[in-house]
Amino acid sequence: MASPSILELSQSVATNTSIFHDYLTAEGLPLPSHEPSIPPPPLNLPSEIAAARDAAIQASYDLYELLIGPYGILLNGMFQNSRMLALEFIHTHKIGQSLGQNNVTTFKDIAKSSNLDEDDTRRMLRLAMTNRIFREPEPGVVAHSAASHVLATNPFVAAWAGVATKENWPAFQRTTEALTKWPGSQDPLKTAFSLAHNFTDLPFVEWEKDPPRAKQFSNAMKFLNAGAQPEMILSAIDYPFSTKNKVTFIDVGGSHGVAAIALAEKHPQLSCIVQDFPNVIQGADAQLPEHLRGRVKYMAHDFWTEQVVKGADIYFFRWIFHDWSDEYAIRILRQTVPALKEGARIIINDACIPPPGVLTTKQEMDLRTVDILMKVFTNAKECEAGDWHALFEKADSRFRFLGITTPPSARDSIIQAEWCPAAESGSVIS
Ligand SMILES: C[S@@+](CC[C@H](N)C(=O)[O-])C[C@H]1O[C@@H](n2cnc3c(N)ncnc32)[C@H](O)[C@@H]1O
Repeated sequence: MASPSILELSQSVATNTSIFHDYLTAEGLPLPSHEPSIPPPPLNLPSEIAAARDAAIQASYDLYELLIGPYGILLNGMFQNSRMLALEFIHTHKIGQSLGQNNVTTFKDIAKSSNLDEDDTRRMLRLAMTNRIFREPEPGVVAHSAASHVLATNPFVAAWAGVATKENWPAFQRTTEALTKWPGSQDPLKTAFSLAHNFTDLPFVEWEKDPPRAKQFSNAMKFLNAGAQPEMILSAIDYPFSTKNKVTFIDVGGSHGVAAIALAEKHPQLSCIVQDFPNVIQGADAQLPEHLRGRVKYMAHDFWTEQVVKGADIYFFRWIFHDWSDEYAIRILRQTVPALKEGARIIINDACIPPPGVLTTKQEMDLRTVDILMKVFTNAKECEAGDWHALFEKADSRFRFLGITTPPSARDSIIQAEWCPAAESGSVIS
């Protein structure tokens, strides 16, 4: 099929943007803006409006790439890299953190308070401004944009910027070297991440020895969680909650228990235990809403060791398996097996990459970036449907694979299997 022409793409941008615009106007919501005082559109849009917005993003993205042409596409690599550099500079010097939404400062004052050269500061911030991070309302004066304001005031966004620029970015630069040195390795230590950070142990173990770094990662996860709309994904769990008086739910590697909390809010019969490293769960209890205390509990548990909570109804893993290569993901499942009662569920919340061309280029680029980030991190990957089937089959033939559900326009899927100890070999029903 021929690709759409630039005129068709521009019409798609116009049509779909109009749908999004008209919805916001009809609802009395502000139009998207770089002004820090104007709230961004809500995340929970009706599905047809979200689809129109996504179509406008995709068409404008495709149009842009046709307009800049092949040389522009190649050169873009360098220009996009410079955005990471500017973000790292701002994050390192905490620029803008004492600046209010309507206040202004100057390049001179920023440089002085951060012990930087004024000209260097001006040049770096003017680079960031081309990416809508800060703005210069008059020469020499610096004010917040919507993006710089959120970076300066939301500690979870700042933590994400720390992980992106200080943890991941240096590792990307060692990736070709790692892939050349250890082709196809499943070993989570033979990675670009260990090369870049001189790690001799797993990243999570290294961070556990360095509490501010562990905290930065768990806070970054909270930010990513906020954009991931966990309630929408979790609603795809096909489990007869309402027919049971009590359901025990173990959120393995659950961090602060975003998923457990969302599900406990929805299902009063749910009793949850969130397991993670001691440093990660420290203080999480105190942040629980009062009405969930007693129903959501935290427990230090290392998933490389045998699961200690026996006989639960559901063992849940959100964004866990994509951190590990097959060999290690199988080890996690096998450490769970001794705890499983007949009919127990393994429920995984992770991505399931469709074949090339099913998603829009922009959606596919986002997923494939995370896929490679997982390779860089621990030699792991984002799985395709067949990989999920195979994982359970290889881990233990007594798992019965129940299938994969992906809610419309969701980035993640729900992957489920059931424990059937009497089965000779697990059967696949979808
Ligand atoms: C990508 S995060 C996902 C966190 C959480 N499930 C969520 O959805 O936000 C991976 C989590 O696995 C935890 N983790 C890593 N290794 C672990 C281990 N050996 N035992 C328990 N938790 C571990 C990390 O501390 C981190 O919280």
